[in-house]
Amino acid sequence: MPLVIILDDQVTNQHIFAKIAASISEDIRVQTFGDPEVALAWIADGHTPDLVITDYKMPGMNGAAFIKRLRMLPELEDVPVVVITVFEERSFRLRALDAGATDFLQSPVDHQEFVTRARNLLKLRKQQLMLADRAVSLEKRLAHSERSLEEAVRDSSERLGQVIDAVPALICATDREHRFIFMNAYQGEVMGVEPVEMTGRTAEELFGEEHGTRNRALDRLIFESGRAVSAFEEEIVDRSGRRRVFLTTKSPLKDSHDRIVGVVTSALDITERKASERHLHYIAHHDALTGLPNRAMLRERLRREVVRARRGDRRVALHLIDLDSFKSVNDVLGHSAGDKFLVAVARRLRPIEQEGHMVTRLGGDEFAILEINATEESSVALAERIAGLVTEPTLIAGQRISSTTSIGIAVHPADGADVEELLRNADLAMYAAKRAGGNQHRFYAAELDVPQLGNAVLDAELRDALEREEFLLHYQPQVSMRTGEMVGVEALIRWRKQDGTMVPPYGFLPRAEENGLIVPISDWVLREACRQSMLWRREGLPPLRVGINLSPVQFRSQTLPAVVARAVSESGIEAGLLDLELTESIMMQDADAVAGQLHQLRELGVQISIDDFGTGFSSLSYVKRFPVDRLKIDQSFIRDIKTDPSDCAIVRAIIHLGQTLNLQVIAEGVETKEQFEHLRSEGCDEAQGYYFGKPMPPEEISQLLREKGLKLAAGM
Ligand SMILES: Nc1nc2c(ncn2[C@@H]2O[C@H](COP(=O)(O)O[C@H]3[C@@H](O)[C@H](n4cnc5c(=O)[nH]c(N)nc54)O[C@@H]3COP(=O)(O)O)[C@@H](O)[C@H]2O)c(=O)[nH]1
Repeated sequence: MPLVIILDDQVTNQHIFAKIAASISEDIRVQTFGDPEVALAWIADGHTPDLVITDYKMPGMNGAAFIKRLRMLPELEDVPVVVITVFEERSFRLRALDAGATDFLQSPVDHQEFVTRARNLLKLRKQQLMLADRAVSLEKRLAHSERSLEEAVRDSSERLGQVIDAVPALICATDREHRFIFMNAYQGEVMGVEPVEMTGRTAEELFGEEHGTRNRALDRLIFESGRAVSAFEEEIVDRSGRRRVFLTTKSPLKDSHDRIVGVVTSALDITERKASERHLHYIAHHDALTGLPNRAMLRERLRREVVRARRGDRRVALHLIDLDSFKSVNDVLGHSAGDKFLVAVARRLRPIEQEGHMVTRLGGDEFAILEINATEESSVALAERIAGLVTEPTLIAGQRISSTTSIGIAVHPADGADVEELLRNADLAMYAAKRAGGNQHRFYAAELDVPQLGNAVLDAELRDALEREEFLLHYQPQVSMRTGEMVGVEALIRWRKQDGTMVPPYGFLPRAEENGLIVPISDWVLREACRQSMLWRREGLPPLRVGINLSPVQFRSQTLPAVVARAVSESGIEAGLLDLELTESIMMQDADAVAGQLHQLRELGVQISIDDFGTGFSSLSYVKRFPVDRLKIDQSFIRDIKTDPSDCAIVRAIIHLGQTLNLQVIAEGVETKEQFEHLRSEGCDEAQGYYFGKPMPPEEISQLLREKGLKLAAGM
């Protein structure tokens, strides 16, 4: 409700002006005063008028003085003031205006003019008040929004700080002088520093020279290029001294003018990830049983060595090692013992690694050694050392187990330009060593490189060979040490293929053992040897003992005694001339069953020899328990009998064992007169070997006997 104040010392005027003012609008409030002091006091008491209408000429205080005092009161500087006066001079009006008057009304007052001017001034006042109100509210809102903005900025940077602190990554920023300007709590915790203490210090001061120098160099790169450096892995030592792996990213820190003022570094801890990667890599590159590197790792290393060797200053030799007796160990003692044996072999070979070579297991009983900086002499020495290490017996499941080895050696660059070729050629050399009887090493040679038969093809060919009678027997003389006379022969199978190639036993017997064809093949050998023995007798030659090799598979069917009995009766051969050769592994596979069959065979009158004696499990209890006539000393002990004291001692012990148990002892692989003389002086009964004759066709045996008689060597 607008408030109008009327000030006039004349009461009549007060009434007139009040009445006119009341007619301005219905809601007008009018307050009249006769004394300016009273009016000022009332106003100062908190009554703010919207329009003041004052007489100019008043006793004690004129209109100008009143207005001046009025204007000094709070919130009264803009209230419109109309001065009613009879004066028209300019100086008077100027004084009034100077004091703060808004308008003038000439006395006597025109009613209409009074109302019109008053209404306009009240309107103006109303607008004034509205504007003032709006300004205040705007000011308030502005103040409020400024405060909110400040709070929001403060809140969000606080929250951002909390987030950065909580991120499980090292986050920090450094300035152009490489001094820290920020570091998150996580980094402080990992590195063992209080984030607030690090401000202004360098990485060298906080984390050492190495860490500092590396960071400084990278930061310099960012300042120079203006670009982030790509993520890199780095090792950082944490507060506990543990080395941890981080994936670090560095990028420029820019100010509002896009100038680079520092570097932001963030690093994610990937220690666990690296550890599991390493573990996976280990599993993929190592053999689970022995812990040795596997074929994949051998390929990798071989590839690297081949690249290095291309410079021409080094040769690398790949030794492929196959355990000759492993199949027997598995067959006879079971897979668990087989595994233990493989672990023992790996342990034996491990020391070779310390000389910079690589020892690996390729699978099954196949090991490989990569010899770095090889010479021909060093390769031979290493192959002999490997053979020696593996041959040493190991005690497994109460048995002394050992195996000879067949080792194939391929040398880079001569035998192969790349990994595949080297592996293939070492394999060929290894099979050549096996075909030649095992227990030896062979270097790769181009002539070994004939096409190999796959199993399926070989199976079919073997079946055809049986039908087409492509197998034949060669016979190797056995000589009495006492008389120097031939006392027997060993029948050794050969396969002459249709194209004329002669395949030695190691080229097909291992497969025949696997596919079961060994049974019909062995039956044929038995019948053929008996038939030949009778032929020699019919030719008038003296009776010769015929040695026949038996396979472990033949004992499984329990029909061996019957098969032998039939062969003896069908051929008419004297049973006592038949000498069945068994390996120690056969005797151990199912000792009771084998013993039973051997006793039945013994009852038929055939002789029984233990072949390759000394190489297998050499359990003396078997020698005592089974009905055995003869021990055949393995040729591996004869080869170095003149130079190797332990071979010499083993041979002497076997001969002594034979004498004690009243068994014949025959030495295999006698190649020289010295070996022959030595064995004779040790008391060995018989010998077999190239010194007396290689395995030969039956006609040559006839011819030999006809030309030379029985005497093949000098008797005692
Ligand atoms: N189950 C059957 N196994 C058989 C039969 N025929 C042979 N074989 C087994 O094959 C092995 C290899 O025989 P082979 O290649 O014939 O080698 C024999 C001889 O040639 C060789 N030998 C003989 N004397 C010497 C010598 O002075 N030096 C030298 N380096 N090698 C020589 O030894 C082999 C005879 O060994 P062994 O049988 O242990 O007496 C052969 O070992 C048989 O196991 C078969 O019909 N059935």
